[in-house]
Amino acid sequence: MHEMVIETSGLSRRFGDRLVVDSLSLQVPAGSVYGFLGPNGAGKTTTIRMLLGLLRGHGGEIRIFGASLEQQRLAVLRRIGALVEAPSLYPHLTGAENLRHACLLKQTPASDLARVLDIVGLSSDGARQVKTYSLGMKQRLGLAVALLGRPELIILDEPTNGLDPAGIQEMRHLLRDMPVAHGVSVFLSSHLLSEVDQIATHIGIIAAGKLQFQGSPEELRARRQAALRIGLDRPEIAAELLRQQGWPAVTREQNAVELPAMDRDSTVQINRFLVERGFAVYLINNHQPTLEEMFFDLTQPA
Ligand SMILES: Nc1ncnc2c1ncn2[C@@H]1O[C@H](COP(=O)(O)OP(=O)(O)OP(=O)(O)O)[C@@H](O)[C@H]1O
Repeated sequence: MHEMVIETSGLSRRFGDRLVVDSLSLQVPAGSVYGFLGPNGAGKTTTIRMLLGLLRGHGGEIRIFGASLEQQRLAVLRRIGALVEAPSLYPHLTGAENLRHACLLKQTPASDLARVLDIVGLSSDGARQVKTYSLGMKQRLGLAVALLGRPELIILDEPTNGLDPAGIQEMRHLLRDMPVAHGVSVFLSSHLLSEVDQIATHIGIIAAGKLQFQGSPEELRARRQAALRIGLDRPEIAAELLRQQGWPAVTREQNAVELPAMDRDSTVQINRFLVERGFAVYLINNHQPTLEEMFFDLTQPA
């Protein structure tokens, strides 16, 4: 198997004169669960539609399993399963009948049906009409459809959107186990870091169409730098005064100023400076940013 299941270089897409995906270079290793993260409107769905050959790029290249998507489109797409937004299911048919229908469309033998129902934990519900399914079950049936024909890669757009916590948990476990248990690499998008952090082996973070980070969750964590956080009144004014003294202060949340981590002497000096100017300093500590804060920093315009 090729080392990378998905590689894009300089992938771009415009809508009108707006560049929605901007020179994206993704690297998705075989055997990974790749979390493709970004806030709403970042360009995730547009990227996924290009990866699935549903939308043309306006520059750059997509290679899947080492082959050019443009040149070997059908051969490549046959090896991919997809779940984009809500699955299109027939509510009046049973789960198994929906899968049988999907087998016909995908030209996959119906013998694959029991296997995929089992993987997604719906074996005992296959004979029930889909309209009686919970949202989580429908989403798992959508995943079963994506798994028909034994794809080597599944691409999922926000697969946990709208699910309740139990549904999210089930989907998480299923996707996390895919590479090892079934030999399927997973590429999934989400706008919540907390949703993919626990299952992703690799993370790509996109904002305004541009890749802001790509690497393992451990690499993302390693970027965290401790900061000196000072709780006080009038933080905007305090930050401005500190900056005038050459300290790179920024305001944080309500009633807090943040600076790069400092040694003891500098901390004492800053505290004295603020207290002498009448600020009510009620807290000084070294703050370790959470992953959520890092995600926020990487995806918000400066
Ligand atoms: N067909 C289209 N025509 C014009 N603009 C579009 C079209 N599709 C998407 N866009 C715009 O492109 C930008 C990126 O949209 P996209 O759906 O790729 O983002 P996303 O990261 O998937 O966000 P979300 O999580 O909200 O779905 C948005 O500003 C969107 O309005």
